[in-house]
Formats: sequence, structure tokens, C-alpha cells
Amino acid sequence: MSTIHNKFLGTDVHLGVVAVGFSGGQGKSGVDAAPQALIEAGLLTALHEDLGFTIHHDGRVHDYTEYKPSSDPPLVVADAKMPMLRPKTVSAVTRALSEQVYEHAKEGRLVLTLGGDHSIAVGSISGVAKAVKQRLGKDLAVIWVDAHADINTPHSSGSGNIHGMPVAFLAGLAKPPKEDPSVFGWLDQEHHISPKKLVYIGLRDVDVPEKKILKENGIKAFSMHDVDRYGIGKIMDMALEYVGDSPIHLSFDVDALDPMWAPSTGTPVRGGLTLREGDFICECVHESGALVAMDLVEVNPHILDTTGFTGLMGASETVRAGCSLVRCALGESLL
Ligand SMILES: NC(=[NH2+])NCCC[C@H](N)C(=O)O
Repeated sequence: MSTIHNKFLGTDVHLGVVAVGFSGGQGKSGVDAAPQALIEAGLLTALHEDLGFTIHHDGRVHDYTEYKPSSDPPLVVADAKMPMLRPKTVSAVTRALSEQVYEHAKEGRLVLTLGGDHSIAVGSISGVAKAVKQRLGKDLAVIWVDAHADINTPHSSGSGNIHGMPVAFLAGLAKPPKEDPSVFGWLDQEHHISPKKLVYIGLRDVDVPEKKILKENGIKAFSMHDVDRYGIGKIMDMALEYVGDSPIHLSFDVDALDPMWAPSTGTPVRGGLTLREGDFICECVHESGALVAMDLVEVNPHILDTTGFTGLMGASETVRAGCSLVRCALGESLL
């Protein structure tokens, strides 16, 4: 059991888990197999047996088939470079997830969401933001650890993939498209986060329009350049100081790690965090006593290592790295 007292949770021991087998925010299959792989690698058992959590999990990996529309053509948005891909599906699935996560968070449980691609953060973060506003009267802070900023709007996106857009919708910087206002039309004020309560760590592949969005909105971002300059210790001091006295949602994309440590992911980018730097980020967030929810996303066990470092071991190494990140955020310590 961790000795750190959590400032925002009713009790420290109840963990709500939602396993999200969803890949529709991007084009590669396999990321939907991650929750099962993480669970089979013993993640939930370790959280219960080693860290002492009472786990609230329905025992399922959700594929949200019942929420998927029979037809979901690319949505052409005026003046956009690319149409939005699978817009109705991603909107419906994240809406359902938002409610699942909210049900845990409103009970004062820590919530762990296992993805899935990063579009699912629209669901997890909105559900936690709503519960935190109601339960604590506070705004949720988000620490987004990722190689990518995922803050494209449907207009700026060069791919049309919604896993590159979740932050824009959550922060209210992208609105439901007028061509189909039902797409993310369910997101209302209580689901939103403030761009001033958002901190990025690990960025190194940010699209040109995204750089503009970050600057114009004064969003705090620590790129890999900053990690190199200051070291991860100082970065975490600065990130947590910026967050102040807010409850924290940690949204961890495994592609923040260098592909040497996490090769099995859909959009790997070289020059990333070491596994220890990733674990350290999670350890520091745990020590803050302010963590109320975590996402682990973009582990794709079907993608083999193309870097040659781990060969066929790529998938199991990436799953292992993912398990380690979650355990560190939830209280595992080296001593
Ligand atoms: N969650 C991720 N892996 N996102 C990658 C996004 C890549 C690119 N910026 C895009 O918008 O398509």
C-alpha cells in the first residue's frame, strides 16, 4: 500500500477500471486488443495484490458494438484539409465511456481507463471533469504525456483521425462541426477542461497548425527539448507547480516513450522518454497526492517492433512498459 494520502478521493483504496477495446480514432487495428493484453499480463492482479486496491471492474473489455452506427461515412467539413473519419462512431463510443467513467468518479474512486486509441480520452476526461466539478467544486487539471499534442481541430487535421483531436474538443477549442452537430454535440460545459489547466510532457511531433493553437491559447507544454534541457526531475517540479491545487487526470500515451521501450504503437516517434523517465513522471504524479484518474492508451500489441531493438518481443515489451507506468502512477515505488 502506498503511504501517500490522496487529497481528493474519499478513500484511497477504491479503483474503478474501464477497459476500452476501441480503435476507431485511427486506422490501424490492434490497439483495441491492448486492454486484454494488459490484463493478461497481470496488471489488475498486481494493483489488487501488491498495491491493495479494491477493484471495481465489470470484468469486460468493452467494444461498444451496440453504440456503433450502421453507417458512418467520412464527414466533409467546410474548409478542412481532410474529412473526419468515423465521426459518429467515435462520438457515440466516447459518450458511453464518459458515462461509465463518471459513474466511478462520482463515488470518489480513482479511475483507470485502459485504451484503446487516444480518442477515448474525450470520454474518460469529460466524465472525470464532470464528477470533479460536482463532487469537489474544482476544475480538473490534465497532464498529457505524449509524443503528439492531439490538439488538431477538424479543420487543422492533416489525417482526419480523431485520435489527433481529443484535446481540442475537451478544451472547447473545436466545436461540433456544423455539417453534423451531433458529432460531439453531447459535450457540454461540465465536461470541458480549461486550456489553462493542461500541461503536456514529451512532445516531439507537433503539426504546424497545432503549434499555432498551443501558442494562441497559452498552453503549457514541455517538449523533449525541455526534458533534455532541465532533466525530468525539474520538469515534474514545474509541471506540478503549474497544476497547483487541482485534482489531476494523467493521460499517458505509450508513444511518449521512445520506440526503443515501446515499439508496438501506431504512430511511434524517435527521440522519446526512457522507460525510467516515464515511470518517474508517474511516480511524481502519485506523490503529489492529487491523482484522480489515469488513461493508458495507444499500446498496439499487433504491431511488431520495426526498430529491430526488441524484434518479436516488441508487443510484450510495450505491454510490460504500459503495466509499469500504471503501477507507478498508482503507488508502486522502488523502495
Ligand atoms: N494519439 C496519437 N497517436 N495521435 C497521433 C496524431 C498524429 C497527427 N498529429 C494527426 O493529427 O493525425
